[in-house]
Amino acid sequence: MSSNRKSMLSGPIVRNAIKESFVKLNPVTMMKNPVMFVVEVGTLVVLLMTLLPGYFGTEESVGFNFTVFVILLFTVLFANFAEALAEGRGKAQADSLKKAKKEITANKVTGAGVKQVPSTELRKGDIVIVSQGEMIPGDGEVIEGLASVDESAITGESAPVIKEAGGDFSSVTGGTRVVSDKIRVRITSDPGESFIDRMISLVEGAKRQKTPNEIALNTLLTSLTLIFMIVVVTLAPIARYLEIELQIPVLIALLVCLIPTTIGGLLSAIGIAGMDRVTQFNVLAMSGKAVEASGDINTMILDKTGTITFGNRMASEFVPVGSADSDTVAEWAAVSSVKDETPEGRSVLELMKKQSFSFDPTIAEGGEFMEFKAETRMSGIDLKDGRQVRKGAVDAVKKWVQAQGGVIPADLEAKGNAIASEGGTPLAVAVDREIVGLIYLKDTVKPGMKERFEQLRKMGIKTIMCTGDNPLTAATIAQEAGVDDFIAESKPEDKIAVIRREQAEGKLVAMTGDGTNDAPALAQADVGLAMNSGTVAAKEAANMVDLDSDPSKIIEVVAIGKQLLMTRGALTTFSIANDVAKYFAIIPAMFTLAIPQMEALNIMKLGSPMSAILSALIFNAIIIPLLIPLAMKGVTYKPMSSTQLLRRNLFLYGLGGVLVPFVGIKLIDLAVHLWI
Ligand SMILES: Nc1ncnc2c1ncn2[C@@H]1O[C@H](COP(=O)(O)OP(=O)(O)OP(=O)(O)O)[C@@H](O)[C@H]1O
Ligand SMILES: [K+]
Ligand SMILES: [Mg+2]
Repeated sequence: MSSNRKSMLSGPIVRNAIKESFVKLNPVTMMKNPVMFVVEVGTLVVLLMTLLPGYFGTEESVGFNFTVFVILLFTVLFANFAEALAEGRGKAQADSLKKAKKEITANKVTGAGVKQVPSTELRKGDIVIVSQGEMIPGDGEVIEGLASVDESAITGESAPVIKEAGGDFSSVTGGTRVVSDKIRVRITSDPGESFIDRMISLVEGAKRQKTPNEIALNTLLTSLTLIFMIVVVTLAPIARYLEIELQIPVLIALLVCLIPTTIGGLLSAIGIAGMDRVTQFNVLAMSGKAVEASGDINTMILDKTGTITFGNRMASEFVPVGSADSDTVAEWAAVSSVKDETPEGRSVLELMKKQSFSFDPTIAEGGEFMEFKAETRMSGIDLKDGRQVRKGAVDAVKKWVQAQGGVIPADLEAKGNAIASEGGTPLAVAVDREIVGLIYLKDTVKPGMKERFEQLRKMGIKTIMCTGDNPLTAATIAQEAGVDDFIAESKPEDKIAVIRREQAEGKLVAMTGDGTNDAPALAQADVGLAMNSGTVAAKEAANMVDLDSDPSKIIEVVAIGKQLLMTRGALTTFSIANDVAKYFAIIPAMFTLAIPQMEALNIMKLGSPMSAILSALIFNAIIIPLLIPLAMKGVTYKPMSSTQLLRRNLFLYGLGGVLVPFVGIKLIDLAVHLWI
């Protein structure tokens, strides 16, 4: 799917969009867009007057009326084309996803053994077995075993990922393939509700609903249209009173020029394209509302490890404390890590080998392993001879040792702080009541983070780093990365507390997460971005899923959301400013038509009243396709505060919106005047 993402506007998409422009002329569809619906009705009226000149007494102006009809028809078609083009890319993506959703045979576990059933018969709670080479028949959670899975059908990423029972990497997606080994999976979705199904309906736009912002803008545009209709309709009797005869097609042309057709024609394309930009970025947004909310974010909560830093925290040194020596630290660090599958745990054993320390692995045999938990911030083992070995966050291990009546070595704090103040994470190693030393875990801040936080600050977004790490390490990394605030020694539930606190101050909050314990916070946040590698619970709670599982992407998602809001604002300003300018071209022309002495009003020095009206109308039509690229790509985005943005947009698109039509209409008039 990633390959056809690149070819954004291929021939078939354009051809299909042209066809759709005509299909969308159906008045039932058009009515959803009141501004363009008014144009369509006007088009029909002018068509009737062209076809039945005898009936309407318009024999003299058949040629003019026909021209007006053609221009109006194209105005509607151009608007339809913009929408169809924006929808096209999603439809193409949906087609390639549907290919991944073929019917698969599943090995379902039943009371009487394993039975082969079509994947469409699987229900929530069913258990299936998937072996090497087979497709996973539905979304689910690995309940037994470990396998590497090729998820390229969904993520576009070809390197297989490891899925295993328990922990944060247990969720699997239907339509992906097991490349090695065998897993037992509990199905978590009913037919038609799977992740691929949701993806298809999202990119297809089948479930696209107008966002609250769009609805508000649409109401404004509809009100403007109504006001101008009243203005134009009352013009007729006034003119008659003044004994000026105004032709109906001229009044319709005037109306169409005055109502906000540019933004009315591009509005839905802007929304679809904004959502599409998020999808191109390999992020699935569950709704347009989520994308827009990300444009309004005030506060961003970020993890330290893996988001701000690379997260492959590696043991780089064994530091003895008290009376212990390096060999002792290395030995107990290793014993506590023999079964610790976290990157930190494995790196301890690697460092041991690299620095040629040795330990007797038989000590650990028969022991009871304590896996790492964010709640305890420790891992370790209870040996069969009764000794307990722990490693973990310094304050956690300290408390554990003190609870048994142990004494804390005098040099522990200074040595731990030395590591932390370099941005490293010290892990204390203890055997029963004695702390023997520290493991220095090194992690580095990702390059470019400082610049990105600088940009966020310019946008007026506050960043808060949350970490389970100690305050000193947290402070060092926070300083190095340039975040605004940090919370150290935070447990998973602290995240939700921060979010609530910020929201209580009226702020919109974004966060990322992947674990089951992140789920409540993801649901609480206004924008919750879950990692595709994460648990089913996290993905269901979030309103966005990152298929590449890169937590730092939240920064770009916010930028895309902002760009969407900006594009809509800019084009609305441009559109309304445009209409004001057209007013100056068309009103004088209209009255000059009836009272030639009013020629003095023709400040634009347009060729003739007829050419003035046609030029304004042509400009009004072609500005729509001319702005399609901008609507689809979004306006160039520079990080700045909302007030600065507003000022810049008013200047650029407001002033530009007034000036461009003067130049455009004048140029078109020169051409039209030659022609008629
Ligand atoms: N495998 C491990 N064994 C023992 N202790 C560990 C292990 N991994 C991490 N720790 C300790 O537990 C603390 C909390 O870890 P946790 O993963 O919850 O948060 P973190 O990775 O430090 O921060 P973040 O929230 O940014 O991911 C760590 O700072 C470290 O001191
Ligand atoms: K208009
Ligand atoms: Mg962590």
